[in-house]
Amino acid sequence: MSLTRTRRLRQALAGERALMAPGVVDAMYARLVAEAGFEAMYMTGAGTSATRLGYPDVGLLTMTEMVDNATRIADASDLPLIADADNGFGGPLNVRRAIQLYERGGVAAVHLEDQVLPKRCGHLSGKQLISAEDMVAKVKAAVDARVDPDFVVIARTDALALHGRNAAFDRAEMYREAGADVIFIESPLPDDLPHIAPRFPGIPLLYNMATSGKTPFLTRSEIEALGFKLIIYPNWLLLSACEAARKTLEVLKREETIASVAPHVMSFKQFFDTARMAEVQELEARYGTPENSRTDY
Ligand SMILES: C[C@](O)(C(=O)O)[C@H](CC(=O)O)C(=O)O
Repeated sequence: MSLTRTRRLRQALAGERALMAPGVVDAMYARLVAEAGFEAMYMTGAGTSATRLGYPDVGLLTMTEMVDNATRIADASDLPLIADADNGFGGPLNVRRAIQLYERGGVAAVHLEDQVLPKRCGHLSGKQLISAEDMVAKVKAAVDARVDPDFVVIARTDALALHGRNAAFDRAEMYREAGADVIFIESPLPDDLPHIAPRFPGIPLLYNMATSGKTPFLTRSEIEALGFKLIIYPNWLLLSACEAARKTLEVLKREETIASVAPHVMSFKQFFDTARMAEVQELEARYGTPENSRTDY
């Protein structure tokens, strides 16, 4: 029997190399990441907010909307999914329920942050924090709520940008003591990076390769050398797709035909291949769908 997703994630976090988790916002991106041969993926809250609501990451999505999105993504591949759980959507009891639902939804790990409600993207200004003690209670609630002991609880602190390195590190240490499995120091600048791993021996660290440009665009090997074990790439796929869509729209508006775009987009066949047409065809054959009404392309 193959290992559970949570076990595979645990093993990867204990391995030599840093695990790369491209950010996704829906099931189709999950298919693409799996096809591309990655070993994990990440559900970005910022990207989920943009695609589900058309609004930035300012805490507008509810817990059930986030869980619903994560569940669809988890269903679309067998890869461990690390999901954004924002600030846990309330107090420790809200965290407890959120963890239960994320875990039942097939998610392998979540990150929780110490921001007030409503939160905002960690790379924006205007963030505010809850007390370290209140966050410790949430981390404990998360750890207690999981059923599978391999489910990974990632504690994120947003203190660095607001109160500096010492405050961020002190908070992270408290969250580690509260039982967090992975530490996520949000929004480090280049000068901060060499100080993080020496301060947190023995616990995997997350590197957020965000698109803001504040945290440098290092290679996997460079990030490993700094002591990080998990790299998330939150919005890169979505931004690639949005840019491509914008260009397509410009051409369509100008040329009033799609002809010159057509050769440059994913083919109709590839699109359905990625969406697992083969699986649909197999199922149709197995359940005796008459030949002339089976799906084909
Ligand atoms: C990691 C993050 O929470 C996300 O929602 O993906 C964001 C990423 C981003 O907005 O680029 C963050 O707050 O860093």
